Amino acid sequence: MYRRYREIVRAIPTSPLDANKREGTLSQLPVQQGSSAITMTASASTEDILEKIRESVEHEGHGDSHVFVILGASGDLAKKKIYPTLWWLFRDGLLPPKTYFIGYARSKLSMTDIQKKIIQYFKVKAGEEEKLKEFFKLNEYVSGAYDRIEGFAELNKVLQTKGNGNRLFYLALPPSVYEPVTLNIKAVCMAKGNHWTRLIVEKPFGRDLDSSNQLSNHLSAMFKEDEIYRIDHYLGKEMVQNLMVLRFGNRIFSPIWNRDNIASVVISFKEPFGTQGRGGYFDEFGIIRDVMQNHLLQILTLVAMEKPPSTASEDIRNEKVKVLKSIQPPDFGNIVLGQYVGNPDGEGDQKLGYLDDPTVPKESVTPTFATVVLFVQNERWDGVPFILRCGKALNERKAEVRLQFRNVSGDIFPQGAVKRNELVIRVQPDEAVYLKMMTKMPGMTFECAETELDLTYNFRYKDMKLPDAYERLILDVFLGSQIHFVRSDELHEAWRIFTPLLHYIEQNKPHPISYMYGSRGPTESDDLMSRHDFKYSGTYRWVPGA
Ligand SMILES: NC(=O)C1=CN([C@@H]2O[C@H](COP(=O)(O)OP(=O)(O)OC[C@H]3O[C@@H](n4cnc5c(N)ncnc54)[C@H](OP(=O)(O)O)[C@@H]3O)[C@@H](O)[C@H]2O)C=CC1
Ligand SMILES: O=C1O[C@H](COP(=O)(O)O)[C@@H](O)[C@H](O)[C@H]1O
Repeated sequence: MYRRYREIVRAIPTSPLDANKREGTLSQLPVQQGSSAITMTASASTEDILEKIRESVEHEGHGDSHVFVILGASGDLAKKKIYPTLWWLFRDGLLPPKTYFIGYARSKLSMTDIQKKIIQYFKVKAGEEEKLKEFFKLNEYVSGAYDRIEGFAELNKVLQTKGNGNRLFYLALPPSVYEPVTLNIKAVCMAKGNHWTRLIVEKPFGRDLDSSNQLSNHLSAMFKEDEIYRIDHYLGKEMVQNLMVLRFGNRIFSPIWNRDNIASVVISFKEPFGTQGRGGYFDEFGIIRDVMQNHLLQILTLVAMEKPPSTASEDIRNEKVKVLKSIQPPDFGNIVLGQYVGNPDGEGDQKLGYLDDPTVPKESVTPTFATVVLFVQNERWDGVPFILRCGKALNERKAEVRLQFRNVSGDIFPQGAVKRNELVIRVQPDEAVYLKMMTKMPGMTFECAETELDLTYNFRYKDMKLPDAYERLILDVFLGSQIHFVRSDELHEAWRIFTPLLHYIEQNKPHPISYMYGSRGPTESDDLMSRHDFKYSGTYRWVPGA
């Protein structure tokens, strides 16, 4: 039944590296749809964790159990992401044998009630009905308060019925209850003996440097860093993980990846929908906390970091922290904030602006769009603007990294004929890497033409199913790999960089620039980018599939 899991575990190579450096991740495994053959492409894993898992797999039926507890089981995240992810992992045989699932929340519900809420997100295919029944047999639900130990004692009773084993707690909860919940877990729900307990924490990890430090101090007083998995789901995305390989697996890129060659780096996140009734939640945070301080900054660290000594999580995270330490809080002159307004000519929701959302305070000045320029003050990047740009209710869904190269020196072609090279890593949708470049226009001419070297994943990897970010990350937690999770000092630095700006916005309430739902955002953002050496010519044309 768990053949694929066994194959994966066995396929992880025993690396010749020092055992301490061995750290692998299931997220590095290409999972091929419709095939049980799984090949391991990347590095190894912490040997003793793997050894334990191997043992438990070998002695299926006698080995340790794993219990995955979803705290906040009645909520949105649990419904849309966590339960479906667990089902996909179970369905594909990627979980260890004897894995059980327990939902916990305040609502007085039965597992049947939960099942009714979540099933629509499972994408169950014909022929999977039996497997689905099997999955639900392994599920239970416990109702209890977050701030009362009695509920957790009850939870622990159910945990004990699953035998001795490892325990994973996913906090799919508002951060306001993280403290009581973790206290209660620590008090009565920890795994016993030499079994491990792992805590998966969702953002927001605080609101600013102080509140984040408070949460970190609270957690670190009770849990070791290797028990805490802070999820930033962008770190589970294929193309974000690809940055390491692109950068450090290609001789052609390393010599040019620096201030001598790169004029600017633009990291963008665009969504074509607004807050859609979630504005009440969003309004407390704003787009900088929602996307920029975490997802975009994490991407920046992977673009900017030096080559780590190995692919071990501590080596990588040490390099990421160094990058963050080299970034000063942004200059307030290098910022554009926007808020969307309804488009009278748009359709449906597009007619509604942010302030029309009934859950948003009428006078809100919370930004739904932001462009911020950061500088990494080190030898490699001194003076190169890293432009982070994100917004809701824009013209398209897109997340990408764009490195724009400097002008060709001593240009011999007619003025303006040669455009800057760009390397674009498109995170989503339609994952791609393309290098915009100049070639001779084919034929009886000597004109320069803009074209591209194009790696479009859908063409190159036709039968490959790219796992969802949560699938990779949850598997990584089972395997004990923290490569794609945020360490507490990374978090500290991220908040250090953004807290002055966030406090400035809260205290001074600068009026965000209005932009139309469905537009590219405020044109002031383009002006800011252009002042920071991002040159848009508007002449490039892509011919898809050519
Ligand atoms: N393999 C593939 O799938 C490939 C796809 N393509 C597609 O081709 C199309 C064009 O390619 P692309 O590289 O984006 O090239 P463009 O030159 O069209 O766009 C380059 C960048 O300029 C920005 N921009 C657009 N308009 C302006 C403006 N008025 N002022 C300032 N900046 C602006 C865009 O930002 P913004 O996001 O705000 O619009 C984008 O970041 C895209 O749809 C791309 O996805 C291209 C190559 C390969
Ligand atoms: O963390 C968040 O991310 C989502 C976007 O995630 P994606 O994987 O769909 O790109 C965003 O909608 C949400 O506001 C934010 O909190």
